Amino acid sequence: MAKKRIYELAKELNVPSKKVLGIAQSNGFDVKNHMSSLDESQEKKVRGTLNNHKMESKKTVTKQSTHSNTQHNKSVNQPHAKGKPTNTQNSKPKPHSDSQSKQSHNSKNNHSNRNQHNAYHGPITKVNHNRNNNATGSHTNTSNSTSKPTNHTQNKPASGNNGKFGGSLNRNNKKKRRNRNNHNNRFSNMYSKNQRIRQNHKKQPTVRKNRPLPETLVYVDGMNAQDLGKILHREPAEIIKKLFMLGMMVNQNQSLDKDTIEVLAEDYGIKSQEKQQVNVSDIDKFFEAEEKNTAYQAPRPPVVTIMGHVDHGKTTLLDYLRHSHITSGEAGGITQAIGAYQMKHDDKEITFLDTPGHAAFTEMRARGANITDITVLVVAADDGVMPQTVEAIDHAKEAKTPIIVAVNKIDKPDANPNHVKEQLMGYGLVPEDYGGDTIFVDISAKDGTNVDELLNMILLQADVMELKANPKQNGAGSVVEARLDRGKGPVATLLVQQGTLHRGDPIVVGDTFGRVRTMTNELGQDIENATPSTPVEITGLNDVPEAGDRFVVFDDEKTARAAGEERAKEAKMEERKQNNRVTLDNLFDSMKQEDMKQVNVIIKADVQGSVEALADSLKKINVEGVNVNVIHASVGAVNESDIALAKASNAIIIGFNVRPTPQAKNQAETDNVDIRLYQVIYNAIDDVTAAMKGKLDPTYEEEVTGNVDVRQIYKAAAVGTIAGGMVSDGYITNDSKVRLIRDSVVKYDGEIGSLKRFKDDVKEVKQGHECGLTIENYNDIKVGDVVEAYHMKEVAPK
Ligand SMILES: Nc1nc2c(ncn2[C@@H]2O[C@H](COP(=O)(O)OP(=O)(O)OP(=O)(O)O)[C@@H](O)[C@H]2O)c(=O)[nH]1
Repeated sequence: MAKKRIYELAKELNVPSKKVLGIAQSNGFDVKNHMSSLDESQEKKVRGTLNNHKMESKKTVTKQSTHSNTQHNKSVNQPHAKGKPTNTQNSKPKPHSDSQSKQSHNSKNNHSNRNQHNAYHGPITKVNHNRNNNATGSHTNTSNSTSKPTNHTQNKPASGNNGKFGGSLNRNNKKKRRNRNNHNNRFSNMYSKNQRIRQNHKKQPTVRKNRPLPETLVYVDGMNAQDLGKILHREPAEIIKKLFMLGMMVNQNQSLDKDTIEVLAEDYGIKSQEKQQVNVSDIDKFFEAEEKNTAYQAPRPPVVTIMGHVDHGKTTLLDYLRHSHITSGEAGGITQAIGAYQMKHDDKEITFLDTPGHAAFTEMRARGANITDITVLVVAADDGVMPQTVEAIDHAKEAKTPIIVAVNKIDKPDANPNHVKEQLMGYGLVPEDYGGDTIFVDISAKDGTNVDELLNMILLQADVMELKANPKQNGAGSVVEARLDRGKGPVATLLVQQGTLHRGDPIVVGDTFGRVRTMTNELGQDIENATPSTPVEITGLNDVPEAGDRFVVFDDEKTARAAGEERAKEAKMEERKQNNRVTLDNLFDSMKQEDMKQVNVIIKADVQGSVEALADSLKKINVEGVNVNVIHASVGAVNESDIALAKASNAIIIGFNVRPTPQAKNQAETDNVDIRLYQVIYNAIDDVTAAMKGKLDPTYEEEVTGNVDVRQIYKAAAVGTIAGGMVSDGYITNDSKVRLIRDSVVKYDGEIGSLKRFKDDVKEVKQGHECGLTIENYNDIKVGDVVEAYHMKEVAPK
């Protein structure tokens, strides 16, 4: 029989996935989340345990049903009695929660998710019963972890942690706080944890003895007898005794090594398996898991980015849309610029990203956030295709997003939309009426002419793409922009891409974490839930994330914090590590290691002729089956956008008769992007070819080692001018290259002739010591000059 996923079994058994997960974990199976699989025997075991649960809870339910139902219905009306969204589709409301489901039907759509969480009240009720019934199996311990915060636990006595991240409180304090935080999920969460701790405590002695051993002991190296006792359902004393009989004297808190644990398992007659620790910080994995969870798919609005050349009308178009098509139809339009907004057309929503430029678009992509579904390319009909138009096309193509062309400013007398079409055909954007498949719409962003038609086309394209996501799972998505607000702290605009984000959710965003404290839309309205493709602005993070960072909702704040902190640590380590971007210096090794088939190159040159000549020649290079892929080639200086594209595509930039802008230079240094500048085309081709063959000559960098202040001059007929001076910093050697500097101006650049201390030739003179020196073939040295010593150092390939 095939393996079954946790959520599939849960669905089949009509219980929450978390319950099944809890039981599986308490049995020692190596399962991580609802996507994990169970084999046949594991499934059988889970089913068995679940049946036992049912039998037991039935007994208790009959005893106490009246009491619990009253409590339960009360909790439903608590505004913050919400649980996590994970797999709510799998959890059906229990029979007793009739009032809940009614309420859920009656409430507005955007509350439906919250009401679904009430489905968890089933297991929670059971928890309460179990508390009063110590005979219940200890696995309720884990299954209770499914019980999400609910306020109906408020009337229960408290003990244990004080909420957010642990620590203890005395009973009175807790009571006070409980009253204050009536609606505080966090508190309720802690509360159910307390319950678990207490239950565990009470139940242990009776339960463990009666429970069978797991089939396999799934352990972590370094566990102690107590930990193993929990997994094996045996008293630690029994384990200690067993180990003693095996010749090992240990106490119950002592860490045991792998061998000891395996011997112990063998002695119990069961298998053993070391548990692979889940790296909670790898949020990409969580993101992918949420992305791949296709258990339930609902259509989602398209996410659109508008790109184009400066002044071609991007802002005018966005402004027009903002004022004419805002979602709520409220007067006043968008009140806050949050970097993204949703609008409605024909009762369908479209999300627009307010990206500040191509570089930002690609920068986000470089960070792993491919959030744009459709690119609208704005081209002014009176200006035609311009450099940034081409840049936008290349960026969109690299991101593999379909392009819709909006030919703008058709109201202008000199508008020539047909010319734009013809020009764009040269870039592979062929209009439908010319036999291609690119949608072109002639618009006037200023007057609003044909803007509705453009929106129709966007929706049409979205229909073709069948954009879908699962709103019934933990929220996951990307950061559109983020900033630090003086009053609110870190504020981030998030685009939900999967699941539903709720106010109160514990969340990891990039390398930071927190809890969604407030959530507002582009109209500044507070919202409770955000479904896929919805942009929202949130507060509650402990630091400011970066645009393009991913976010994932975790089931509990503790794990979110752990993941966030781990990621922050990893990010720092990463920063320190050499960036492994492809450069001409490491090209050969990269080709070998990464099994590269193509070397990505961006070409910038002073004139179109050079661009083409260089591109053609580079494309012809073929070294051992690897060739050059020119991803962007245009006229002009190397700009930030080129760096972003190079970073995103791991490309090398080749500049011919052009320089990088200062910003681009800085950015390239930060991002470790290799820019090579040439004045002769053949040199560029030779270098790339040599690099691909691993035969690029090493490059050298100058390193200044020290300075000598000249204080006296001696003239000697045989050797010329001798400068006497003091090494003011660093050192000078008898094979240094030297520069003579007078009034900050380099007078001469050459080599040292001789270096002496007193009368003796020396190899090196250090800072604070006097020396005498001559400069080869140069005698014009004066008192007050500075001799700068340097040497050429071979630069390690990047
Ligand atoms: N006649 C006419 N003018 C337009 C139209 N769209 C934009 N403009 C004008 O063109 C100029 C530039 O428009 P913007 O919307 O600022 O262009 P942009 O692409 O956002 O420019 P940047 O933000 O600088 O990249 C403004 O003066 C607009 O009023 C149009 O459809 N018709």
